[in-house]
Amino acid sequence: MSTSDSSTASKKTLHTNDYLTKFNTDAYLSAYSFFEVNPSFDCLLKKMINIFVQNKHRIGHGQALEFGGGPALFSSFILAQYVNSITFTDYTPSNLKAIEDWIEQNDDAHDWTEMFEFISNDQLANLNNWEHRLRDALNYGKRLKCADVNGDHCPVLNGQDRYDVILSSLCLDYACLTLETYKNTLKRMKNLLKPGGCVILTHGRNQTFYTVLDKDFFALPVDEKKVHDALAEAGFTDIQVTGIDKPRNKYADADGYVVACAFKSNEE
Ligand SMILES: C[S@@+](CC[C@H](N)C(=O)[O-])C[C@H]1O[C@@H](n2cnc3c(N)ncnc32)[C@H](O)[C@@H]1O
Repeated sequence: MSTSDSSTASKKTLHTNDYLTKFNTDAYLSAYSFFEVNPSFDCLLKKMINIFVQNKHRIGHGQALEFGGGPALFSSFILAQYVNSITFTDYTPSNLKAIEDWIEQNDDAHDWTEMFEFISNDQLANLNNWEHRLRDALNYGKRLKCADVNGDHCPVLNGQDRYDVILSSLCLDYACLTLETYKNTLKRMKNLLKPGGCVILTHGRNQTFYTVLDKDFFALPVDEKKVHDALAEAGFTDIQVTGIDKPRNKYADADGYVVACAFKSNEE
C-alpha cells in the first residue's frame, strides 16, 4: 500500500512509503519543544524512567536495540544509562541523518538539552555525564535503516544480533497497519532478545492519526488490553502495562499513552 486508504473512513492518512517523502523530520523534532503538542509527555518520560529504575537488576547491561527511534533521542538517552551499546534503527533516512548530526555535534543538530535536563534532573544525575554515555553507547552500536515492518523482509527483525533490551517508542502503532502485524512484530522482537531479555514499548492510546506540519499520519488504535494480550500471545512473561490519560488535541487523537514492559523467559 503506498498512500492511505487503509485507515479510518474520516481521515486520509499517510503511512509506510509516505514516510520516505512526506515526513518532515525538522517539524517533528520541533514539536518535542512544546508540551502543548505533546501533553502529558513528562508523565510518559517518568514512566519510562521508572521501568528502568524498578527493573535495573533484571535488565542486562550489554546490547540494546532502539527500534523506530525516528529522529528522537530521549529514549536512547535513558537507555544509555543502563546499557553499553545501542543499535539505533529507523525507517526514514532523514531521521537517521538527524541522529548522526547529534552524534557528530554538527551545527544543525537538534538541541536536546531541555529534555535531557528534565530526565537527568529527575534522576539527580549529571547531564554532561549522561550525554557522554549516550554518545558512547550509540558509537559502540550500529545505526541501521530498518525496512517496512509490514513485509517479511526486514533485516533488523530478521537479524542475527541478540539484545538484552529492545525499546520501541511511539513506533509500532504507527508502523504496523494491522493488529496481526503488530502481534507478529512482537514475536519477531522476542526472537531478537537474549533469554531473560526485556522489551519496552510506548504507544498512543486509541489513536487513529497524528499530524506533522500539515500532514496526517496513520496510527493503529491500541489500548492497555490489546497491548497486554499481544505481548502474552507473543509469549512474553511478567507483562506490565500502564496507561496515562491525556486530552485529545488537533495534533493527535490519542486519549492517552500506553507504556509496556515485558520479559522473554530465561529458558527460551
Ligand atoms: C512517530 S515516529 C516515532 C519516533 C520516535 N521513536 C519517537 O518516540 O519520537 C514513528 C517512526 O516509525 C517509523 N516507521 C513508520 N512506518 C514504518 C514502517 N512501516 N516500518 C518501520 N518503521 C516505520 C518512522 O520512520 C518514524 O520514525
